[in-house]
Amino acid sequence: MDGPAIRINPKIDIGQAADAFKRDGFVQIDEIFEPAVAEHLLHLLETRIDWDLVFQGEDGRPSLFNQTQAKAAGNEELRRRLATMMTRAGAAYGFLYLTYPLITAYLSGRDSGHPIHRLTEFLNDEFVRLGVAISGQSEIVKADGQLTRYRPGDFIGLHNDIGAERSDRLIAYTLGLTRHWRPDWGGQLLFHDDAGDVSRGFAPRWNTLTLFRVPQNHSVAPVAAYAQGARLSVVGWFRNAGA
Ligand SMILES: O=C(O)CCC(=O)C(=O)O
Ligand SMILES: [Fe+2]
Repeated sequence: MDGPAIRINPKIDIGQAADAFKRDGFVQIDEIFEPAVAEHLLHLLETRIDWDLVFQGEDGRPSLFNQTQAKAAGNEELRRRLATMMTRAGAAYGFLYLTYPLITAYLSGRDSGHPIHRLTEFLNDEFVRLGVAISGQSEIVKADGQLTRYRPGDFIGLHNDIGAERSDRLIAYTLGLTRHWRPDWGGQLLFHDDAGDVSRGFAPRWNTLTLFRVPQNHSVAPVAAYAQGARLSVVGWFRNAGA
């Protein structure tokens, strides 16, 4: 069973979302999918995904370990690399979570025939059109995407999604698929102001689309050691055609 067709909930008010986004550079839309679609995606994320471990590598780029590679590296080696990443995270920047890279998987033939590939197709079809409709930015031509799963301790440090480089990232999106979350379990998407305060913070949510203009300073707060359940989402950026 492949599940229902993945499409945006026809009931959402795109005009209202567009007004909010143009005003604030930010918008959240609840019930972005019809319930059966959200349930289907959650089921896939909970039961059908072989997650990779990703963290900031020594070269500053993401270090990705699939389950076979993690086993081959061994606990000792992984622990050592994670410890140096944590030092870098404190001094500069770091991140740690589980991921499934949708576009790379799709293009490389990983998990051929897997129903998750229909999400990837949706992202570069109806979802891109939604991004254009809400933002009014017709230069958006594609969306990348990864599934993410945060366990206790997982986090992303302070960053702005662009850094100093030229970037084709225009708008960040997250599709929240966390059904149940307690406010003290961490994992909030936090926006930070120049005084170091949190200007806005958003708990992991169920069936909610969040869009925000980049660059903006943000982080994902570490998930509490005692959190029960995982923070699940699909995240990526709407992009222009690039150089
Ligand atoms: O998961 C989120 O809420 C945001 C993720 C994020 O900031 C990123 O991947 O750059
Ligand atoms: Fe980010």
